[in-house]
Amino acid sequence: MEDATLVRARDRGDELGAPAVSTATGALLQVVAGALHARAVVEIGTGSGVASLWLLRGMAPDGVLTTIDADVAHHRAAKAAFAEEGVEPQRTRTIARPAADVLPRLADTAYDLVVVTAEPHTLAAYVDAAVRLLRPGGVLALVDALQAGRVVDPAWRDHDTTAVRRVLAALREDERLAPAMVPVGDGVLLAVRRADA
Ligand SMILES: C[S@@+](CC[C@H](N)C(=O)[O-])C[C@H]1O[C@@H](n2cnc3c(N)ncnc32)[C@H](O)[C@@H]1O
Repeated sequence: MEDATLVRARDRGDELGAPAVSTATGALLQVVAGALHARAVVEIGTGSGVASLWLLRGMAPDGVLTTIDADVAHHRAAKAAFAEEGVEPQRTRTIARPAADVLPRLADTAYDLVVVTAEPHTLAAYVDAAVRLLRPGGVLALVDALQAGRVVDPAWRDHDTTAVRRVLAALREDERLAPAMVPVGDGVLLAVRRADA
């Protein structure tokens, strides 16, 4: 169940063509952020800020969310949601650039949680950079990782589905990570960065 602030943010996302994470996915992200007592989180794909709000609600009260989206109009919508929520300005850092440009400029091993909600065909370009940002024990979350079940159905061979399959296979092989697929929403791949990696 979402409150009025989340519902309004979701409506703005629909108007902008930036569909928000499902309510169940948002709740999962809040739990992960809370369990990590996250103080530094990166989100790729701000959209209208629905997942951002869930994350901020779970994070430590002084935690900072760095949220990246290539589209300035989406950032405007998210900022409206943050204002409505009463989020203190120092708790969010919004960056209006493509993720592949921004991630190399962020500090290595400095983040508790990296959440990716951008479109699947863009994933491969920055997943490796995203993993590099995680501290040992930090978590990577790939939202919509099952693509409505297409990823596990071999009949689907389109570009997006194949790209996501390749990314998931690479994450399974990555010795720095311990991954698990959570069947919430359209699938959320969670992967913890091993303490010895
Ligand atoms: C599905 S929407 C995100 C929904 C949002 N997380 C929410 O819950 O409200 C995907 C967003 O990713 C952004 N995006 C797509 N590719 C990107 C990229 N390569 N770098 C940065 N942002 C990107 C789009 O502009 C869009 O706003």
